[in-house]
Amino acid sequence: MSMIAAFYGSKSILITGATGFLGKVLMEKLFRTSPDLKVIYILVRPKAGQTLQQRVFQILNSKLFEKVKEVCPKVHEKIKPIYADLNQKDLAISKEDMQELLSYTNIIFHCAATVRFDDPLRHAVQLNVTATQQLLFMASQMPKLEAFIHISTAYSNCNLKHIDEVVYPCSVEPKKIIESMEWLDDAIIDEITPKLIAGRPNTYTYTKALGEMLVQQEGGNLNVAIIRPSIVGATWQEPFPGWVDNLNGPSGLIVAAGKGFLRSIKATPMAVADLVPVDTVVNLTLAVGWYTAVHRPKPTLIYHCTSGTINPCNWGKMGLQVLATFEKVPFERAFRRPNADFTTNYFTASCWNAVSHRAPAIIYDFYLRLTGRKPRMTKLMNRLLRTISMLEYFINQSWEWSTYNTEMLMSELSPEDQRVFNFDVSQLNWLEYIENYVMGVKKHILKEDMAGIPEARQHLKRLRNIHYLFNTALFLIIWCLLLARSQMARNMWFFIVSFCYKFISYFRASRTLKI
Ligand SMILES: CCCCCCCCCCCCCCCCCCCC(=O)SCCNC(=O)CCNC(=O)[C@H](O)C(C)(C)COP(=O)(O)OP(=O)(O)OC[C@H]1O[C@@H](n2cnc3c(N)ncnc32)[C@H](O)[C@@H]1OP(=O)(O)O
Ligand SMILES: NC(=O)C1=CN([C@@H]2O[C@H](COP(=O)(O)OP(=O)(O)OC[C@H]3O[C@@H](n4cnc5c(N)ncnc54)[C@H](OP(=O)(O)O)[C@@H]3O)[C@@H](O)[C@H]2O)C=CC1
Repeated sequence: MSMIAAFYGSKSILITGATGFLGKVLMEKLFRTSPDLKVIYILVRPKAGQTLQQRVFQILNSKLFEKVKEVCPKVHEKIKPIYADLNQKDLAISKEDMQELLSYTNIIFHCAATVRFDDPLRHAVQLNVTATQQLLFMASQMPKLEAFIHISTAYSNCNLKHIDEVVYPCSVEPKKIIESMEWLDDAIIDEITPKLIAGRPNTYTYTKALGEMLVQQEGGNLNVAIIRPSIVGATWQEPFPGWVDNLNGPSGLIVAAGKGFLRSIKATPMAVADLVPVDTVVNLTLAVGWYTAVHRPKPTLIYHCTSGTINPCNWGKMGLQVLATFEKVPFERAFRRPNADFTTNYFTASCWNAVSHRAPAIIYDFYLRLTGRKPRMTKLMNRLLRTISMLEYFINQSWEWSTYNTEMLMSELSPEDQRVFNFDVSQLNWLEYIENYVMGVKKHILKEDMAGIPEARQHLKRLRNIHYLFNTALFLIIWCLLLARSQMARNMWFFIVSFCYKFISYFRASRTLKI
């Protein structure tokens, strides 16, 4: 019997960010392995015209939860959505709800965050720092609380090359940053942001670092642990391989590459692609929750959930495998045939962007205009290139994360728990994982059916023919222009034509002689 599963069996659990990528997989695993748990409270806000109940209904009726409904048929009754907005003071939780949460919560998993790289500092601080502070304050009033698990990111200290499982201080105290956000105006915040984030590429990584500091400073009397996953990707094994439902991290690039929008990228092929499957992160999170509650380690432990030091894969290998999978399972209605040119040179990357990305978009928009339709490709391409420029920082360098605490935790688990809550990435077969990831993107994000593969192949063949035709036409046009304008080009042309003529005559003559 799994000790971890039994531990959660009698608990009331509070999850923030349960509607997000990681949160959904966390809930799924909890219900599947501990179907007797008391309740999972989730802090949710209404979104896109959907009420809380509609959002929960949609999650529970998704493919991800199919197995859960078999082992825990009363899952609808065990999940309690609580109205909350992490952007608001006191998280906008009603008094009654707050009372219930304070009275019954045993474990908190704090996953909610803004993961956008371009968020203004004020917004990123509100979500990743202030909301964390408010949640810690709530936690301090929970008599039954056994553990508070905070999800951070391995990139919170990406200004360093080697990162240990410790909290590194930022130059300004998080509480001072929170205070200053109350009186500074937006223009001044924008001005000081580059100085504050110093060495980091965006407000996301900086505010996650501030969040960690706060958890360490204010979680003093609580049982707190921090988990730092690197780049979280599709599921490896559970509940089935290849589940993914958003475009963050590599998923967006896989879509863009498979659809033929993205054909080259400024990336270092030998740099480590530190990806971790989302089910691995969830297994580690649940094991940390159990260990923190039962063993109450002091001081606060930080756990790196990374793959690079244990089972490294690099971006070059990943790109090739992604491309190989497109051959097997092409995406439908591609704009161009998939390709993956990696370059580390800024100038080459700019040339590829002009030739491979911007020019085809302009030509396609011209075609749309000619056929009376609204042009859209240039706009889409500009957005894609902007996204890529934000990801470039992460795909052109390598980091090294130590994993002593994560290894220690592994050794503390029973063989059964090591199997049920497996977070050992040394067992991961990258080629198989990437193939399943790409197929998952096709199925669960693009909602494409495998039955459409023959048609997708035909479409790619048509694109190849158009490509050859286009290149031939372009060559001929350039050649004719050259012939018209340059004596040297004309000389070369006569030389080539006469050489071919002589060659054919010689070939014919030698055949006649043989006969
Ligand atoms: C050449 C061949 C390549 C072969 C493939 C090989 C794979 C290489 C993979 C490399 C991946 C590297 C990833 C590194 C990530 C490091 C992560 C650090 C770890 C973390 O802790 S952070 C968690 C991850 N967070 C993110 O990934 C967030 C990134 N996204 C953003 O910050 C914003 O979305 C962004 C990029 C600023 C865009 O903002 P905005 O312009 O306002 O637009 P929207 O968000 O509304 O989206 C617009 C449009 O773009 C689509 N979209 C969103 N994200 C991506 C993406 N990552 N890639 C591609 N497309 C994306 C989105 O769906 C929208 O589409 P519409 O059609 O709806 O308009
Ligand atoms: N994805 C990755 O590659 C990595 C993620 N992480 C960390 O993992 C955690 C989970 O990330 P992930 O699941 O990928 O992110 P998602 O963007 O998928 O999910 C974010 C969650 O936070 C919630 N949230 C955001 N703003 C608010 C708000 N104002 N009020 C209430 N809820 C809000 C979202 O709710 P809603 O659905 O309403 O928007 C959603 O449930 C984060 O802490 C992130 O920093 C760490 C490393 C890598």
